[in-house]
Order: sequence, then C-alpha cells, then structure tokens
Amino acid sequence: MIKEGGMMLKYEDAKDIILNCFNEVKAKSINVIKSFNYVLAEDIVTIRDYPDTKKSAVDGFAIKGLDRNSYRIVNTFSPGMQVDINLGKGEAVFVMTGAVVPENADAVVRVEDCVIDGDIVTINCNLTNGMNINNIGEEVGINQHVVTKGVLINERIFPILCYLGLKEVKVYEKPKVGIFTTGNEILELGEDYRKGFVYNTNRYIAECFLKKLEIPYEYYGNIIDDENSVFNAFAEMTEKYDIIISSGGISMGKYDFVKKVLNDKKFDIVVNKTKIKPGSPLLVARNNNCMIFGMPGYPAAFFTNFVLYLLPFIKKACGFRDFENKIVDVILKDYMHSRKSSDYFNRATIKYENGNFLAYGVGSQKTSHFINFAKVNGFVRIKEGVGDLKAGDKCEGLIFNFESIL
Ligand SMILES: Nc1nc2c(c(=O)[nH]1)N[C@H]1C(S)=C(S)[C@@H](COP(=O)(O)OP(=O)(O)OC[C@H]3O[C@@H](n4cnc5c(N)ncnc54)[C@H](O)[C@@H]3O)O[C@H]1N2
Ligand code: MOO
Repeated sequence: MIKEGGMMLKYEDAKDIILNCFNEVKAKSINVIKSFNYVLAEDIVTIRDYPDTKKSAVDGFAIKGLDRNSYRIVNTFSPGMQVDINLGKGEAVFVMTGAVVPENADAVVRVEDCVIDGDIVTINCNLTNGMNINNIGEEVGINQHVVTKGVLINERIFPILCYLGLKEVKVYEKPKVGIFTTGNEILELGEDYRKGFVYNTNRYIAECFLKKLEIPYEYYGNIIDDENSVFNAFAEMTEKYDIIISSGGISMGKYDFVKKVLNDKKFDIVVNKTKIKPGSPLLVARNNNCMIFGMPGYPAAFFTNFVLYLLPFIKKACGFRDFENKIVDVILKDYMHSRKSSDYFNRATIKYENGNFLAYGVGSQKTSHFINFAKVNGFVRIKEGVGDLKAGDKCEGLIFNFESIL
C-alpha cells in the first residue's frame, strides 16, 4: 500500500499502473441489431463473394454478342429474381439495376442508349466487354477480413454488419460503473441555490463521458462528509460495479473521508497522487475485481483526471483496441504557464490550421476555475522540468474531442 508521503507517481507511470490493473474483458454473442455502440470482439470475415452473382449496375439490356447492334428481347429481370438462363447470340434481357444478369451476358447497355421496337432493341453506343456489369467478388471476395476486432460498432461499422447480413456478432461486455459524489456543500441540479454551496458538476462530467460511450452507470447519490457513510457507499458499491468513480474528499481536509476510508480499510491502493496539475490528488484502489477512482473535487481537476486516466481505462475495459488519448504535436499560439515540479496539463483550444495543430490558451488555469472549459477540447502538456512556454514554442497536445477540430 502506498500511504501518504510515498513517492508521487509521474503521469505515464500512473497511467501504466492503472491500465495494467485491468482484468480480461469478457465477450458475448448478441443479435447484430443490438450491437450498436458495443466494441467488436471478433474479426469479421466474409462468408461469400460480394456480389455473389453477376449483377447489372444500370437499368438496361444485358446482351450476348458484341458484333451487332440489334438484339431480340427474351425476358425481363428485376433484383431478387432467380436468373438461370443463358443468352443465345443476338439475345437480350431487360435488367433493372441490381438484377442478376445471365452468366454469359457480355455487357449491359443503359436504357437511354437503346431504341426499343416491339421485341427488338437497337443499341446507339459503343459496346465494350463487361460494361455495366458488376462481377462476382469484385467488391470483396469470400474469406476476406473486412473489420478488425476492438473497434466501436458505430455508424460506420454497424451498417457493414447489416450489409454482410450477419445475425449474431461477438462484442465485449461493458463494464458497470457506479458514481457517487461527496461533500456537504453539494447541491443537486434543481435545488435552490444556497450561498457557499456548489452545484454538482462532477457527477455530470462522469455521466456525459459514460453516456457518449453508452456505458451503463448508476448514480449512487451525494454522500455527506461522514466516514461511515463514505465507507458504506464503497462497501455496497464494490459488490455491484466493475468501476467506481467518487468525487472529492481526497486531499488534506478534516472531512476528506474518501482518502481516509480508502487508506484505512481493505482497499488495495495502487495510485496515490500523481505529479500533474491540475488534479494531483488522485487515489486509485482495487477491491477484488472492482477498480475505484477517488477523483479530486474541483471540476477542473476531476475533468482532467477523467480524460487522462479514467477515459483510457474505461475504453480498455470496453475492449477498445485504441484506448489511449490522441497525442499530437502542437504549436502554441499563446503563453502557457507551468511549474517545473509537475506535468502541467494546460487547458486549451486546439485547432488544425495549414497543416499544424495550434494550441490557444483559454485564460485562467486555476484549478478552482472551471467555466472556461466550455472552450477546451484538449490539453497542452508541459512536462516536468520545462517551465513556462511562449507563443511559437512546440509542445505535446492531447485532444479528447477530435470532432471539435474537424
Ligand atoms: N492542505 C492541502 N490542501 C489541498 C491540497 C493539499 O495538497 N494540501 N491539495 C489541493 C488540490 S491540488 C486539490 S485538486 C484539491 C482536491 O480536493 P478534494 O479532492 O479533497 O476535493 P474537495 O475538498 O472535496 O473539493 C474541492 C472543491 O471542489 C468542489 N467540489 C467538490 N465536489 C464537487 C462536485 N461534485 N461538483 C462541483 N464542485 C465540487 C468543492 O466544493 C471544493 O470547492 O484540494 C486542494 N487542497
Ligand atoms: O492539483 Mo490541484 O488540482 O492544484 O488543485
């Protein structure tokens, strides 16, 4: 157990310890219809050719023989019809877009390029072999690997599973998350404001990230600053959840009971404080198969820790292959403050302009300030020992909301 006074962990070391605490993710088979927003737990391989018959790419006439311009129409086929005829030389069939064309057809001619007179069709364009025919396996052949496991079944992947006609798919089970906040001064939304109180923000920071990933969670409530209540919350929740997120009560205050309970009771502390700003007082503990994240109370510190440590952990627990945050090289557009004693994660607006990621400051970096997070889509990481940076300097940027850049 790492107790107070132990070595504060560097960011990467803490992240590695947290990510390594991780139990194997279980997979289950579910109906494809229910698989949206799960992470795929198997590679997807085609079980047939696409298409698996020759098909017409246009509404037109499938013809046999390219040495003439008039053909006798012998049939009409629309998509889905079984086509088991072969054409004789000089014969044509009217085929709709997507219809199967006879195996031995040489080409399909668009209806606009034809003149129809009774059962004779005359062609008004140049003919080339195979024109307007989609051939067997031309999109993807049988036994081809088309989607790799570990990706989110999102609006790109889900339609592919439908296109392939899969019924069941293997996905990773999602972790069950429990959240609670602490503090006598916390008001829930909708409660009348009382001077000196704060509205519960951290609950919703957690909920927003979890909702976006469609991870099931329960909010246990706000626990008053009382040791037994905090202990009972942890004891009850470790039975029910894979991940517990608590907020507040982990610094040096008289009523910081989260820290006291996690340190004094049977929980196995794996991280106690990390050398970052904001949000150094992070406590991560394990209890059997449950991971407990005792997060700092200030919303700016809670948010930063969520992005740096919890998000990669949760994504790994969901089975994501790419669970780490996106790191880019940024050029600073504004001065950024740091102290050499820690890694400073300066909140920033990161934009992509003329081939470079540019990081703009958003004003205050005080942990007790939060409102400017409205402009934040990433952090500029000024590493320990570096000191302040000025406009034009290069640095490492971490983007947690890539959509905001595009
Ligand atoms: N003597 C010391 N004091 C502090 C230290 C230290 O090392 N020695 N560390 C400071 C640092 S760094 C941070 S960060 C904070 C962390 O404090 P806690 O995690 O114990 O959080 P609380 O004291 O409970 O609350 C801090 C602040 O945040 C507000 N808060 C709490 N929960 C919520 C919530 N759910 N939604 C919105 N705001 C919340 C709370 O009212 C306080 O204002 O400790 C420093 N102190
Ligand atoms: O690290 Mo604390 O987050 O300075 O306020």
